[in-house]
Amino acid sequence: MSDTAPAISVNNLYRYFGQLKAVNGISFEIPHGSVCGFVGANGAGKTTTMRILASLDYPTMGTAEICGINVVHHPDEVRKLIGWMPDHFGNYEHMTVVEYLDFYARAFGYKDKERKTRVQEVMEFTDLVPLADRFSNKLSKGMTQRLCLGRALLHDPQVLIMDEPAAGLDPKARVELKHLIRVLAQEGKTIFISSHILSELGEMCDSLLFVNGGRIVHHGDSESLKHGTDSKGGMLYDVQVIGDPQAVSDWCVVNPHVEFLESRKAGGRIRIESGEAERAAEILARMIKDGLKVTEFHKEQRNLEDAFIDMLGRIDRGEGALPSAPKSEIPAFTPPEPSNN
Ligand SMILES: Nc1ncnc2c1ncn2[C@@H]1O[C@H](COP(=O)(O)OP(=O)(O)OP(=O)(O)O)[C@@H](O)[C@H]1O
Repeated sequence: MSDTAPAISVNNLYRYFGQLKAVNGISFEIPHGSVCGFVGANGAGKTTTMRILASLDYPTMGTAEICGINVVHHPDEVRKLIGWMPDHFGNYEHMTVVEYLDFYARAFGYKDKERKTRVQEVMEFTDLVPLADRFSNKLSKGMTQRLCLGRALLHDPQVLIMDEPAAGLDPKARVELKHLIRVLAQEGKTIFISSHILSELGEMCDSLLFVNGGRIVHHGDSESLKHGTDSKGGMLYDVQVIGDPQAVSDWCVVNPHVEFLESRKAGGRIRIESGEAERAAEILARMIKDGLKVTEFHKEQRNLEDAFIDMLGRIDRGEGALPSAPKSEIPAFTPPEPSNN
């Protein structure tokens, strides 16, 4: 394991199922101790990527590493470092919550008192103590997800990979899950989490990774996405004034570095040609100097759903920046011999 390597590192990763390009040449890194949201439409390639990271599937080409360890060459080492929370998981009949966790703690190699302590700690963290004697296949969706998280945490992994953990949860259960994820992040774990609920991901993630058609279309923090620049680097602002709103558009017509886009109730939506704060400050200062009674001047706020849809639209129109085109021929990948470590 390398101390300097990122917690997760994916380099030019491909996974084809016959002709279907489920993962089509993606690269990204996630630093230690950060929470990264993995976002994309159904079929975008999220689960496939996560399964490769969890050493459950082989890439067609490219590399994936956890803390510098190659997931294909050293799956056993990787499994010690990761906690994997799949979108669906198998359960057993006639096994209580405590028996279920005890079973997995044995599989992780915990013995005797240490095993009991570990199971108890995990049950306390995931609030499963009151459910200890309930049958594990008779739990609600929210309880089941907590059990699945508990199972993933038994060996105290550094990196958590969570595939749609909030799917099907009611608002209360989602809040509880979000709280647990926050605590785990504060403990310094690296968390890679996929979800369709963008607004929630935005709140808890340090960065967001958008995938579409097996390719990365954005990797950045959610704030920059909400205030995203347009395809030419311009920034959109909402301006409101006292008096005639037409004054904003008249002013924009005769001033450089700014363009009037559309009227709004007390002013309008403008585009400043650069995203730099100095430029915006200079425009605002000139507006005031020229006598506009500005009451509001702020970057346009978009919600993450709108930003994502907007980004996909730009890519469809050929305006978005995408990584280089996929290779037309992908060499066949031969899985390695199982490692002994
Ligand atoms: N084992 C498989 N065999 C054939 N095709 C597969 C296999 N696994 C996934 N696919 C296909 O690969 C594509 C990507 O699937 P994947 O499950 O990774 O998407 P996803 O982004 O996780 O979608 P969702 O949000 O619906 O879970 C889909 O078209 C899917 O049908």
